[in-house]
Amino acid sequence: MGKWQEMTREELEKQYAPSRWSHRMDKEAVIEAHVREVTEGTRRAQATMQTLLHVPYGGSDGEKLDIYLPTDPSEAFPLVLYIHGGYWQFLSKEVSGFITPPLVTQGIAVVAVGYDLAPKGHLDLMVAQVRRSVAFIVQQYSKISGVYLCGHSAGAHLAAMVLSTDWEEYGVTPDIKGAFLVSGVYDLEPITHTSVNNLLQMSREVARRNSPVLCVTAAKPARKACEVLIAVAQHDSPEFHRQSQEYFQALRSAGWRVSLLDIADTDHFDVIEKLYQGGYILTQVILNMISRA
Ligand SMILES: N[C@@H](CC(=O)c1ccccc1NC=O)C(=O)O
Repeated sequence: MGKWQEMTREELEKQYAPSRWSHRMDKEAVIEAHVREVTEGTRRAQATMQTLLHVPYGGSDGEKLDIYLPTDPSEAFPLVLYIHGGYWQFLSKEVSGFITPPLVTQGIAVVAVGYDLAPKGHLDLMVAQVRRSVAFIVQQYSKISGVYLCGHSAGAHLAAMVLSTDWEEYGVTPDIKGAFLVSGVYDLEPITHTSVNNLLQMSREVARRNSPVLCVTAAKPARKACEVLIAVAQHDSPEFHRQSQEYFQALRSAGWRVSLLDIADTDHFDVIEKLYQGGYILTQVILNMISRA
């Protein structure tokens, strides 16, 4: 596989269309099934769980959180902040609750964060919003024993940008103990050459300053306690695999504790859908990492 700079527009378009790589279904069907799975899964989760929905973390309509509380929140508990995917233009926090059941039953709080999608949202804004949501949560809730980030696809990109935050301007330094980055993009420039950018309208400069692979900070001693898991689906495209690999190497070179996991028999969509199952390998890895910390 050549470099993205040498690909035709058509090839780039294909590399950045995750639905075209699924081995389960054709491209329309796999997206339709994904929306159905995450919607249904969220409905089921909300039917049985204690929730605080639409909690504002800022002044704009899009700046809201859905909080799923652990069953017995008597002592301090870990908190997972989930950032949904959808190429910064689809999906929402309203369909992000599907991942909560196996976590909440283990005493972990889950927060699904909303952010302004394109075209209202642009990359600088969405990155600032998710950073602010993390600052808000740790300022509001004192019973948190550690914050973990979990993001899928475009949400993994946003979670990775949270890792590179200079917290000075937020007035708080959250204790981020781990991040689970699933099928993410960490280098945005190739995307500016695809139809994904039609709504986003990122310039090369915007793409570069919002590319996690270009914003990796040296791991400070405190950060050494933070463990990063980069997961990619077996049936993600070669470009998605390259992106995960390169971000993994960049973090490792900067001294971060990071691992790369290629998840067998999954595509871009079921790699995250299956998190509603306690026995799924990725669920197990996440629960393990949280219980070890
Ligand atoms: N048009 C895209 C859709 C897509 O990438 C997507 C859809 C739902 C959830 C996540 C997605 N990808 C990245 O955020 C595709 O071809 O798959």
